[in-house]
Amino acid sequence: MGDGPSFEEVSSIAQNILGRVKHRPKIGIVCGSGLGGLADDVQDAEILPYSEIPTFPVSTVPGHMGKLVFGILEGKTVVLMRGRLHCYEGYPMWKTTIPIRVMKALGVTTIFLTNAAGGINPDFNVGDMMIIRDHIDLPGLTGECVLRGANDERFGPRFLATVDTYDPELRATCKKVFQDLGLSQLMREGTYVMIGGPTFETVAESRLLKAFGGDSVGMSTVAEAIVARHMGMRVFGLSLITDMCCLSYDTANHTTHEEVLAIGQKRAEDLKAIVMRLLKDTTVE
Ligand SMILES: O=P(O)(O)O[C@H]1O[C@H](CO)[C@@H](O)[C@H]1O
Ligand code: HPA
Repeated sequence: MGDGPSFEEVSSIAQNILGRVKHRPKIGIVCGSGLGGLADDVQDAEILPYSEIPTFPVSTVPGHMGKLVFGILEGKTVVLMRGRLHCYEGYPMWKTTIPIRVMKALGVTTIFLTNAAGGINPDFNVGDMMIIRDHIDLPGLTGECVLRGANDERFGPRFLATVDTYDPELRATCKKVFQDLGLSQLMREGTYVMIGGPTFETVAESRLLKAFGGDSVGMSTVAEAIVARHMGMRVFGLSLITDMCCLSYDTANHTTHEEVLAIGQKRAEDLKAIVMRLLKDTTVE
C-alpha cells in the first residue's frame, strides 16, 4: 500500500490496546489545543501514553499531552485523545489520523472533535464556540487529501461523499444543549477551514478564507472528520474561537499559541459543560 496505514497495522494497534484496557468505548473525543481538561472528569480512568503503544505516533505540541484516556463520562464509556497530531509536526496527513482509525477498530461509532480555532467571521468573538456545520479541506483541494493513496475497502470506499460529514442530529442536540445551559450567546455555527500550518494566516490569507466562505480556521480536525466518515462513524465538531484573524492591516495583531492555550483555559469549564451534556443526550448503538 502507498500512503496510509495498513488495515493490519491498525488492527494490531487496536489488539494491543484491547489487551491492556477493560473499557470498551463507543464514543471517542479528540481534545483540541488547551482543551485536554475534559479528561480530568473521566471516572475509573485507564490511561495509555501514546509513547507506550507500539507504532502509535506521539504528540509534540504544547497543550497536547499525548495520552489515550479510557473511562466513564456522564454514564457513557468513552476514549479521549488528550492531544492530537498535526501534519505541521512533520507527520504525513494519513499518519495524523491513525488514532481515529484505531478508535474505530476499538468499537467507537461516534466521535466528537474539538479544536481551538481562529475566527474569520467578523461577527464572532473570542470565546465563542462554533458548531462545525461544514468544512473546507484546503490541503485536500490542493492534492493532499488524507485519503490520498491506495484505498483499502475494509476501511471504506475509494470515493467518499462528504456533504453530510457533520451529523445533523448531533448538531441539533448540541444547539439545544447551549440553550439548556444558558450559553446561547456563545453559540455559533459555520464552516471550519483547515490550513496546514504552523504559520498563522497573513492578512491576505485571512481575507481569502473569508471570501471562500470560511467562518473559523485551524490546523486540524478536517482530516480526522474525513477518515471517521470514511469508516462510517458519526462525527460532531466544535471550535473554540481563541483569536480573531486579522482582516485589516490597520488592526493586525500577532496571534500566539500561548494566547490560544490561555483562551482554552479560560473557557474550559463552559466547553466541558457542553461536551458533557452532549454526551449525556447522545444515544449510541
Ligand atoms: O486544532 P487544535 O489541535 O485545537 O490546535 C490549534 O491550535 C494550534 C495553534 O495555536 C494549532 O495546532 C491549531 O490547529
Ligand atoms: N489560525 C490557525 N489555527 C489556529 C488559530 C488561527 O488563528 N487559532 C487557533 N488555531
